[in-house]
Amino acid sequence: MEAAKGKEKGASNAETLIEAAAKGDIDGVKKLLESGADHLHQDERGQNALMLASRGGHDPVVELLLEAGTPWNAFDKEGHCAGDLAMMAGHQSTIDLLLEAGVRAEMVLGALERKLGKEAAGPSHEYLQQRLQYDAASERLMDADDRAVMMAWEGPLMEAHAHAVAASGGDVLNVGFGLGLVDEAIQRRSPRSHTIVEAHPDVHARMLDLGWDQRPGVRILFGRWQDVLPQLGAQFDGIFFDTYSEFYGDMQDFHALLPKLLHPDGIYSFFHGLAADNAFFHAVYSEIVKRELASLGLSTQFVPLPINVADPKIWEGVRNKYWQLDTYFLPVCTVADSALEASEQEDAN
Ligand SMILES: C[S@@+](CC[C@H](N)C(=O)[O-])C[C@H]1O[C@@H](n2cnc3c(N)ncnc32)[C@H](O)[C@@H]1O
Repeated sequence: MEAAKGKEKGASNAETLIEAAAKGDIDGVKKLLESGADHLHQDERGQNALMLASRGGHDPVVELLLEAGTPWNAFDKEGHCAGDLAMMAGHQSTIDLLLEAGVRAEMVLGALERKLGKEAAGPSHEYLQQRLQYDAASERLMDADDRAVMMAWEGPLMEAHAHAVAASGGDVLNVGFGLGLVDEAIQRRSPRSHTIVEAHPDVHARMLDLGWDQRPGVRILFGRWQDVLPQLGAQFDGIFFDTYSEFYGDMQDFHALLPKLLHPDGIYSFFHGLAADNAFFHAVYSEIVKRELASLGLSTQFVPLPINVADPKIWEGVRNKYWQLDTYFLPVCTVADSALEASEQEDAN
C-alpha cells in the first residue's frame, strides 16, 4: 500500500515537473528536481520536461535539466528530439544550448567507442565481398541487400561538389566511384590530373568497361583508400570523399590524412550524410565534424542546397532511405589561416 502510494506520488511529481518546465517555471523545476522528481519521465505524447522547456525556449530550465542529466537525444512519439522542437519554434539560443550538449556528449561517446575498439570489425569488408548491381539506366548502384550504394538523384549535389574541388583545375583526388557522377563532373572541369580510388571489384570492373582508365589525366587506384592512400606521397588541389558502408571513425581516419594529402591552397569536400535522418542530429554532426577538421587545421563552411527527395517513387525497391531532409549542407574545407601562419613560422625558424 505504502509502496503504491509512493509510486503514485512519484508519477504525479514527474507530471508536475513537465508542467513547470513547459511554463518555464525555474523555481518550480528546481524544487521538483531537488525532491527527486523523475526528469526522464515522458508524457502520453512521449515528451519529457526538456522537450517542453525547449519548445517554449525556456533556456534556464533547459540548462538545469541538461545539468540534471536529461539526455539531449530522447525522441517523442513523433520522432522529434528537444532540439527539433526548439528548431521548429525558432528559439536560436535554446538550439545553441542543446547543440553544445549534443556535440559534447557525442564527442565523448565517439572517443570512448574508438578507445574500446568498438568499431574495429566494421561492415566495410563484408560490403566489398558482396555482388553489386547497376540498374539498366545507370541510375542506381545497389548492394546484395537491396540497399542503395548510390542514386542518380544525387547528381546535382555531385555537380556542386565537383565545382568546389575542381573548379580551378589542378590535381584532383576522388575517393569512391559509385555511379561516376562526381568523376564525370570533375572531368568536365579538365583537371591537370584526376586520381580515383575505388575498392569494390564490381565497381572497378565497371570503370574499366566504361573506359575510365583511358580518360585524360585519369589514374585509377584499385583498393581501399586505407591501403592505397597512406603510401601515395602526393598532394592534391582538390579532394572529394564519398564511400559506402563505413563508420564515422573511418571518416575521422581519412581526415587525419588530409594534412599530408591536401595542398595548402587546396579544397576538401565530402558527402555529408552524417545523421541525415534527423535535422537536429544532422546539425550536431555538422558541428562535430567542423570542430574535428578545425583541430587538423581546416576551416569548414557549409553551403546550403535545397533538396527534394520526398517522392516515394525515388525510393521504390530501396531498403535504406538514406536521406530525409530538405536541405543539403555541402562542406567546403580549406586550410585555415592560423594553420598556414603556423607552418610559415615553422619554415622561417
Ligand atoms: C556512394 S558511392 C560514391 C558515389 C560517387 N560520389 C558518385 O558520384 O557516383 C561510394 C563508393 O565508394 C566505394 N568504397 C567504399 N568503401 C571504400 C573504401 N574503403 N575505399 C575506396 N572506395 C570505397 C564504393 O564501392 C562505392 O563505389
